[in-house]
Amino acid sequence: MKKIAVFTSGGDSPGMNACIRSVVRTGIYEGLEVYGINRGYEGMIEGDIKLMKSSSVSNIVQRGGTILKSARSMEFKTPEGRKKAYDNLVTLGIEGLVAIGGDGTFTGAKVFHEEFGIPTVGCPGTIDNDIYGTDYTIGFDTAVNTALDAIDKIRDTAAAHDRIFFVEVMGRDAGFIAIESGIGGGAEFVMVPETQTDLNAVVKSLREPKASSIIVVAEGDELGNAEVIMQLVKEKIKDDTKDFKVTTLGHIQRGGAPTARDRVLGARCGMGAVRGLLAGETGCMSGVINNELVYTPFSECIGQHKPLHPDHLSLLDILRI
Ligand SMILES: Nc1ncnc2c1ncn2[C@@H]1O[C@H](COP(=O)(O)OP(=O)(O)OP(=O)(O)O)[C@@H](O)[C@H]1O
Ligand SMILES: O=P(O)(O)OC[C@H]1O[C@](O)(CO)[C@@H](O)[C@@H]1O
Repeated sequence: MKKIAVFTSGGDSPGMNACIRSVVRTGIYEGLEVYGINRGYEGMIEGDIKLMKSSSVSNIVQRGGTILKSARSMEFKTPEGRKKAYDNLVTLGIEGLVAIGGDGTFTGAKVFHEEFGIPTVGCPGTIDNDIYGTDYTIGFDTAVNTALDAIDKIRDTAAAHDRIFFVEVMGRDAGFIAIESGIGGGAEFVMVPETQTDLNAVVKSLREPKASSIIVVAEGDELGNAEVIMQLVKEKIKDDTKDFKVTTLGHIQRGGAPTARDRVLGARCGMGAVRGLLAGETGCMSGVINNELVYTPFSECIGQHKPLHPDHLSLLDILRI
């Protein structure tokens, strides 16, 4: 193998740049030419691909976002789009791919790999932490700490004005950001898609003689977003003296300088992806479990739901007493 290419796809996440840097420099270290594909599968289809040098990835490790840009590509979901992408890779002589992204990215990579057989290894880049085959995803730690910082600040106003705040955090199908920022921020309640939300329990806790409360809601909660849940609680509680507020944290969770953990995880997974390709690994993701680099087939990464840790769920009940 002489030429490989790297791309980022799906939602950007802090630490993706550290991962790209590691892929490029590991590739060069191992004697490969490394190409960067702009805007994920979209750029692969359009042939927006350039040769990268070591200096191409200088001064990026501390930056959020992704220097290769990202996109959600509808055309790659069609066989015609994927054929165009394959033809562009063949023209450049690219023999291996590193795909940095989330479960959608790996679903696309799996289909592409099955159709054209080009060796592919993934790196888990998403803030949601919802990928099976790695303890943490690249960007999760930064996102949790950003959410936690916001919760701490919101608590100041909640306490000063005796208000009940519903804070919505990201997590399309997963409650990892909600549960860790909720435990860390001392939330009175945390609502996640993985468990059935008990509105009566929420109402009961708010009737207790507690002046202010923080309720963290994962955007993907089965009852709805924070605004919907706030209305449901308000209707049930029927107490005009309570002052309810909703804060949606949104994309601030995806931006900013990555934490040390995300930079190191990104670098490690990137190195693992290149070394994996050279060792014949393909159709799999390079992740870290119990502090060891491991390769997990894409089919398992996307086919299995990573559960919340039972200790974290227990803590939600214990710590709010
Ligand atoms: N079934 C599929 N077939 C082909 N390509 C796919 C498929 N599913 C997803 N993709 C490609 O992968 C891209 C990224 O997927 P998606 O938008 O779901 O983000 P993601 O990788 O899950 O990241 P995040 O978790 O941060 O949102 C899609 O825009 C699409 O181009
Ligand atoms: O930036 P977009 O495309 O609106 O995507 C938002 C989604 O991406 C994520 O940040 C990562 O999957 C989710 O938590 C969120 O629902």
